[in-house]
Amino acid sequence: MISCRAPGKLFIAGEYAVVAPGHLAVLAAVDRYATATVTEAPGPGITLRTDLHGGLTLTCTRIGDRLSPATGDRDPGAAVPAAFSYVFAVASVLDRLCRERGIAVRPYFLDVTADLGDADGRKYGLGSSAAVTVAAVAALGRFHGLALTTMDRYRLAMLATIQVNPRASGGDVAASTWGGWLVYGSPDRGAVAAVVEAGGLEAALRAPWPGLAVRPLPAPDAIALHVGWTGEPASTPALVAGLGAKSAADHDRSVFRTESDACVGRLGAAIAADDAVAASAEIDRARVLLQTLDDAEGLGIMTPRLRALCAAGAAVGAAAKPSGAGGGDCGIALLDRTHTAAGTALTDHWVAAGIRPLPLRVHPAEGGIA
Ligand SMILES: Nc1ncnc2c1ncn2[C@@H]1O[C@H](COP(=O)(O)OP(=O)(O)OP(=O)(O)O)[C@@H](O)[C@H]1O
Ligand SMILES: C[C@@](O)(CCOP(=O)(O)O)CC(=O)O
Repeated sequence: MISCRAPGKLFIAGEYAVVAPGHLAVLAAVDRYATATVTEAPGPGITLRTDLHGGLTLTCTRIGDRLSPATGDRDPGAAVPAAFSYVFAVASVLDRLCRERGIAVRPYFLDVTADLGDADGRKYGLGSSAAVTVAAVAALGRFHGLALTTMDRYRLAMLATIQVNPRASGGDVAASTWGGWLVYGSPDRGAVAAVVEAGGLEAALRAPWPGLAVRPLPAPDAIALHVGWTGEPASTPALVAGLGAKSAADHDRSVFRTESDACVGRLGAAIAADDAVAASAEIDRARVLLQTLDDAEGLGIMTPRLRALCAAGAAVGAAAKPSGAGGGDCGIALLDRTHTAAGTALTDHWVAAGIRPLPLRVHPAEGGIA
């Protein structure tokens, strides 16, 4: 039996800009996890199991050289249920890599669980899809004896992710893979998909990925990171789909991206220097940039709850912003770690505003996989 876990993530800054290849975000991994467990199966085939919706199973079959869900003997090739979209994509990608390497795929059960939402299964926005994907790649990679490097695991998880959501920046995949704090530049997903199409997965593991940058940051001591949940689950693909849907006559998206990259660059430097004051100033700038984008494009990033989360931060001297796509999910606030009274006041303000403080810590950089 092989079991691997991968942490969830928080976007710290750079959301939306990082969707464009080569643009940047800062992320941190958090100590809530997805776990993938592989066991050799006695019978033929591949069986996927998830704890979502009280527990679901999907058996898979091969049609030609493609993996396909088999919902029943008479219905091979059915659509992949949403609960399995990421895990199935991982199984398909690793199936193909084994084929390319001439490795016979032994039958297996792959069980996936995650503690990245609340007890009722509502998402917090802590990147359950990426954590599940990264954990499943690690577990299946070990099961098949593929000797994957950390970068290989990121790339395979990213290739599985873009099968499900081609616009995903993969910042969450990087945070789940490397752990800790990092600056991330997104790869050109179209170029990467073209390399796979032309030369297969092995070629995509070796080729340069234009735009991809992963720069781990030292964990800051002076900065306290607070996380609040709005209680409103949000759909990232739906929010990102709004980007560019409206005419950008009075708003230049390339200016937004340039300013966001500059903010992320300064934030990365402030975190590396353990400078809570400078880091907080960049969080305030990142919030204003997101607000300007939201006003121009009408995405719905800033909900009333997220506004309240940010206002509570301002009231106690903390720099606060939505984390991720917004529209709900969670927000963050940065404080000087020595300002413990402000931290307590922030928690009180959040609770009064209907925001649930989440007691999260940053999962340290250690390759991200335990
Ligand atoms: N426990 C799990 N087992 C299998 N798949 C899971 C599990 N948890 C999440 N997933 C996959 O991730 C999908 C949810 O992805 P979604 O992007 O909505 O959430 P998220 O990654 O937690 O949110 P965000 O991107 O806002 O951080 C599910 O539909 C499923 O495909
Ligand atoms: C809006 C975006 O930049 C961040 C989405 O973050 P989240 O998945 O909502 O936490 C999208 C992306 O990076 O793929």
